[in-house]
Amino acid sequence: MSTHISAAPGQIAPHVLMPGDPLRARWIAHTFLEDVECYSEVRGMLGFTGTWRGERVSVQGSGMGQPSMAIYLNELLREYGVRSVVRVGSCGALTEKVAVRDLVLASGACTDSSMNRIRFEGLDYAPVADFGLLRGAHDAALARGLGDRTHVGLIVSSDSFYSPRPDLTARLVDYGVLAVEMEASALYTLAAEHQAKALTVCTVSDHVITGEETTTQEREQTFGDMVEIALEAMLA
Ligand SMILES: O=P(O)(O)O[C@H]1O[C@H](CO)[C@@H](O)[C@H]1O
Ligand SMILES: O=c1cc[nH]c(=O)[nH]1
Repeated sequence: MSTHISAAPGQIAPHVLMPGDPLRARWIAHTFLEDVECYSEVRGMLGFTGTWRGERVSVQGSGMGQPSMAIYLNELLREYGVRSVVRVGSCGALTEKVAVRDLVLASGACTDSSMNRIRFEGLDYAPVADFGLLRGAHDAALARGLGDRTHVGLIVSSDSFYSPRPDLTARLVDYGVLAVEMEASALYTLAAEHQAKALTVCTVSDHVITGEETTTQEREQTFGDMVEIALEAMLA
């Protein structure tokens, strides 16, 4: 048992999927895994372990934002021996090159958070994905015929869902940033600190330019392509 996760030692697999939404974690576990057990319900941030094609894998909700992600990820890495993590999240498209329901494989994550500014005392660390996971996810997307709908590139992990400075987000788009979410920068940084592997795979849930959006039920229960791509990248 760690401070925020009530799993016993050995109950969490070395490979973990992390959606922000704990109810998406429950849907993933019961839809894609076999022999599922729930190992934690602390604060409603559900965690499950099961098997996929015979391999043990866990699914742990991260909550929203980098501070919440960092709490669960620190405990997974420090206290449960987790070695690879794929975030399976939703994101907002920032450019017309990307459409709602497209997939974004985040090769790196910019951020407006102060977490890494404090960690690196003002140096600009570049949080990046594990190349093997990224390549595996891209291969899996191509094999499923999703090449036209899959984008590899930069995202921004923002502390603000309701941005007070959309002008600054637009500047990032000028430098190639595709989409916005809220956790990948902390995931990549902490994984690097612990010599673990990490990737973020997102499904576009809404479009910041066109205003198109998906429903709560769709965000929770229909983003299955990214889950299968993440499982194949991590375990196949
Ligand atoms: O759908 P999840 O994985 O939670 O990801 C996105 O959705 C939340 C905001 O609605 C933030 O956590 C953001 O990163
Ligand atoms: O952080 C997020 C996630 C989904 N959509 C957004 O616009 N922002």
